[in-house]
Amino acid sequence: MAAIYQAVYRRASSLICRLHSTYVRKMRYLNVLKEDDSLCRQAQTSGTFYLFHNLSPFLQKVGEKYFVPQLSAAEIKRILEKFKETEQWIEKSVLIGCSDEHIPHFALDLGALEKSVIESQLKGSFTNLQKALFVVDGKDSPLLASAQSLLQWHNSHQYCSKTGQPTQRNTAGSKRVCHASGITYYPQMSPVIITLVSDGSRCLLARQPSFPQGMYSALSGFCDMGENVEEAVHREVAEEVGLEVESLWYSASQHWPFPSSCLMIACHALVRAQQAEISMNKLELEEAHWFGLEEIMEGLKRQPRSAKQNDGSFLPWFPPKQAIAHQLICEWVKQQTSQLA
Ligand SMILES: NC(=O)c1ccc[n+]([C@@H]2O[C@H](COP(=O)([O-])OP(=O)(O)OC[C@H]3O[C@@H](n4cnc5c(N)ncnc54)[C@H](O)[C@@H]3O)[C@@H](O)[C@H]2O)c1
Ligand SMILES: [Mg+2]
Repeated sequence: MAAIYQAVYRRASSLICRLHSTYVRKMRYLNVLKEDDSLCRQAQTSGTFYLFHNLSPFLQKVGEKYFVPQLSAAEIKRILEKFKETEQWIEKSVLIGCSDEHIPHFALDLGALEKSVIESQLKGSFTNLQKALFVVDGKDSPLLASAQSLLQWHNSHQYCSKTGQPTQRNTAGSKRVCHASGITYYPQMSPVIITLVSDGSRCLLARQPSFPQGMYSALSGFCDMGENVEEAVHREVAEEVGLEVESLWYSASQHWPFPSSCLMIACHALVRAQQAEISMNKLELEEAHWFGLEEIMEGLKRQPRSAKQNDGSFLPWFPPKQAIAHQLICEWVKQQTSQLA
């Protein structure tokens, strides 16, 4: 039966090849792998693997640069042999993408095996995700973030929340099913709005007590059940700084893996300059200020280390370029400078 499916799939994909762009073919291929367990199992044998250890990605350092190595199935088998483990471990991997040439990419967490043995065999180290995202090449960070989120979701959804029975995953790891209740669970993300509020000439940045010292960011908050993006922006701005948003517009979005899988929806918002007095919610924020264009441009140049002053206090600095808050701040600067020109 599987052979017939595969022949049909090959026939269909050769037709698709002639009709569609590389991107469309890639997406269609990934979609087939998610639906077809036997094809996905076969793909694991020719795929590449990103390694994790208790959700920390494996990195290699060459000179000053960090790389995220992709291992072949044969290399994974060699590691497993060292631990006298079988290649069945590979079935624990989750599908995270594929190359333009349809080489599938998987993520595999070897958390149950001794970390130092793997690190010395592969000459690298498992690195905390928060650090990894800021040292690897920009194109690798979204991949690491989504791979880790998917692995984390599987870790915490081993049981059905209705029956308490174990759930079974499909080969790609794109869903889990409880056979007792028939419920299918899909990986979840929480929508979060992040808003850069402006009064026309200044922008509002705030600090949560958990932020590193001196760092200010745009206002953020989880969407409530049933809320749309516009309502969430209005509510969060009102809740956190006591201001009423007049107008808002969407900028971009980003997957953010902290605390666990958020879809950050970034917007700009305008409040009236005559009604811009901040009334900060002390339960959520420890500081909130209006910043002028010059202060923002100075802050963008500062690194956490250069922000520290002799008396131990910190000058304001802003999230690094990997965070969507940084993009919002840069867009605001661009818009302000174009108004001045
Ligand atoms: N990438 C970026 O640029 C960037 C910048 C700022 C914040 N963030 C992320 O946005 C997230 C949310 O921002 P926030 O902390 O201001 O949110 P918030 O203002 O909604 O406050 C967080 C509180 O909301 C409650 N909450 C409601 N729904 C929740 C859910 N689904 N998951 C967890 N807590 C929930 C909890 O009590 C939590 O303590 C943060 O986790 C942070 O990592 C990302
Ligand atoms: Mg908040």
